[in-house]
Amino acid sequence: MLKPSILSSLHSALSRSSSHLARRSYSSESCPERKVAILGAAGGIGQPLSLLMKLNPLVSSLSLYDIAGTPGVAADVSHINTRSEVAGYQGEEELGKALEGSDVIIIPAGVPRKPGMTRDDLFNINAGIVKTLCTAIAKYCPNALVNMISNPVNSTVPIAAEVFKKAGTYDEKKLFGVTTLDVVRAKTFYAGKAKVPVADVNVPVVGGHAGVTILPLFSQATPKANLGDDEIKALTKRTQDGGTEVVEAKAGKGSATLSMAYAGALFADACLKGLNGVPDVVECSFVQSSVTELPFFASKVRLGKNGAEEVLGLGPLSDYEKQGLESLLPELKASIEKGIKFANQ
Ligand SMILES: NC(=O)C1=CN([C@@H]2O[C@H](COP(=O)(O)OP(=O)(O)OC[C@H]3O[C@@H](n4cnc5c(N)ncnc54)[C@H](O)[C@@H]3O)[C@@H](O)[C@H]2O)C=CC1
Ligand SMILES: O=C([O-])CC(=O)C(=O)O
Repeated sequence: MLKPSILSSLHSALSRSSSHLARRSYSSESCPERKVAILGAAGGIGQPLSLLMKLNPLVSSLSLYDIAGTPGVAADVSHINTRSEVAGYQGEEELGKALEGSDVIIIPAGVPRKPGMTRDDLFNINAGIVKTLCTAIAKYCPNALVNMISNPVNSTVPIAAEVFKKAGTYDEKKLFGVTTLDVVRAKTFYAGKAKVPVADVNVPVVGGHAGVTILPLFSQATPKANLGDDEIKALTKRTQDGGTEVVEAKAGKGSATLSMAYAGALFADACLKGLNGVPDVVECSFVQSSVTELPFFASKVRLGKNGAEEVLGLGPLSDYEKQGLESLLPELKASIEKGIKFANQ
């Protein structure tokens, strides 16, 4: 059983925003009603993510959708004595109800990798799932912020954008590929190597979300540490291969679910804070971008009342990072184009 102290620190990690608002005299205006929908809520990521979003005091309504299994997850999570009302929806005929009125939609629906697979090997199944879900989003909640977790993120985000464009609902400020797990990993691995407290660490991660397209910028990591070139290379490689490390350790039983649920909950919390007008909310995300010549790219994004208010530039890069940036562009370009082509077939 979790000790009360562990539970309370978990709770407070997710509720920093509300305590922050509370200090500034919490009015109903600063903590509005917010509906969050999770699509794929009964899955490996979906279940712990549902739990973490139930702990988030910024959520007033939690909508759990999957093709199967959601009544059980919803009944279970709904007994937790926190703010949000929970409803479970199962099967495509209930998708509209699950989505209606949502402020933030989180999508961890789709198949995960097995050892030996790349994220792109998931394209054939997940592209169709994402297309169907985004078609429904365009119809039932076109103004919601969409947090795309389903892989390959480098292609599923462009697919979503094309679906929304066709429906006439596309707003580039509202579509996010969730790359937070890359940041979470980079922070953890850097703290271990640099021997600094992990809670103080910041590391931007840019590019995309697959192999070499994941580019952690350790030259900008804080607190500063005197790491050698070989150490930076090893940290970069470990961050790029973080997903594969988990896939191999799980040996056929899927990919990262618990760390991903944590990362997804952090990013959704940042989106909610932005919507609620909390200033200076900045997270890395894979978004429509003019930072490079590619139409989508992950970098730091300022979140606000309309979603991505500002896509921030890369800042100064080391020579090693400049090289990494050059070499990731062709793969990322191909993945983006594959998604666009699929959506327009
Ligand atoms: N962006 C990131 O950093 C990460 C992304 N992922 C990706 O997240 C996805 C989900 O991973 P897991 O939760 O481990 O897989 P899982 O197989 O455990 O769960 C997926 C869930 O999606 C549901 N689903 C399938 N088709 C659906 C549809 N049409 N509508 C709604 N739900 C549907 C399934 O019923 C299942 O409950 C995978 O594509 C995986 O690669 C995983 C880890 C990190
Ligand atoms: O590696 C995978 O397939 C899942 C994923 O995206 C990650 O853990 O970063």
